[in-house]
Amino acid sequence: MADADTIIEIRDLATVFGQGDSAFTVHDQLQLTVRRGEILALVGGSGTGKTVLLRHILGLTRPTRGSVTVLGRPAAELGGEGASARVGMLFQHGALYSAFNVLDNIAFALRELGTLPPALVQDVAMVKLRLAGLKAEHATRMPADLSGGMIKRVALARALIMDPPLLLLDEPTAGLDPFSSDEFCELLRELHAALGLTVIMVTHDLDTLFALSTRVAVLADRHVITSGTAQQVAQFDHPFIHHYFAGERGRRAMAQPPDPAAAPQEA
Ligand SMILES: Nc1ncnc2c1ncn2[C@@H]1O[C@H](COP(=O)(O)OP(=O)(O)OP(=O)(O)O)[C@@H](O)[C@H]1O
Repeated sequence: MADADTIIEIRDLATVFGQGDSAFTVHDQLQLTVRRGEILALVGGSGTGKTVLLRHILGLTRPTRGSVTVLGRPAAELGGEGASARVGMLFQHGALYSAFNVLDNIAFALRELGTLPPALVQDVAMVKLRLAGLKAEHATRMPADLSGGMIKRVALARALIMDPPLLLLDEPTAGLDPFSSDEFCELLRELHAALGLTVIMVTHDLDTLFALSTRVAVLADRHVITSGTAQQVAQFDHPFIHHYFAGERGRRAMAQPPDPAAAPQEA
């Protein structure tokens, strides 16, 4: 039963594309609950339906069967105006508008809403730009002149423009070099704590998974086969999990000591 701390509740979800002989089942009997303050990493092999699941949560697509409840309301009601006040989405490649400068990209959803005077929209966008670790002088740059790490920061500022309590991240560190990736994880961790966000991220990257997630849910065989801490999930007996956590990077990530910043502080 959902309570006030349940941010997302997915019950008996099925997603079937096509019909008849060409019907293709992506999800079947999928259950998932996400609670306030979690950073849930959604992992699974290619084509297991992670992106489709994010799209259901955003209300962009509807499942064939079952329910997706986000912040107490059916996800389908999220689409359209005001959606970005409830859920922020960071797309894999940033998806910035190439014809708009940084500040106009960040301000986009708030400006479209038309409820604030333009000068105030600019001010709010500037606050988000700083929040994402960018400088005032970056405001007038065009997307083509930004590094990969800066594009992610602009996209993050844009996702947070309306102060949504829920943030969805699709491969947040994909395409970044290890240093930029670490920096971006650190920023996400700080913002999660400072803004009290609930985060769901799709990631293939083990370092990102270990650096950020408070829980991992594994998508395989059309549903969530297990969830728990990365260490708990790694013990689950399934070919995908063996493959995912195997190898040098997996062992290195598993051997990392817990992040001291995540531990409770003594008074
Ligand atoms: N609109 C659609 N119509 C038909 N099939 C679709 C549609 N959207 C997604 N699919 C199929 O659903 C399956 C799951 O796609 P999805 O993009 O969610 O996978 P994923 O887990 O995100 O994969 P990856 O890790 O490779 O990005 C794929 O086989 C994809 O081709």
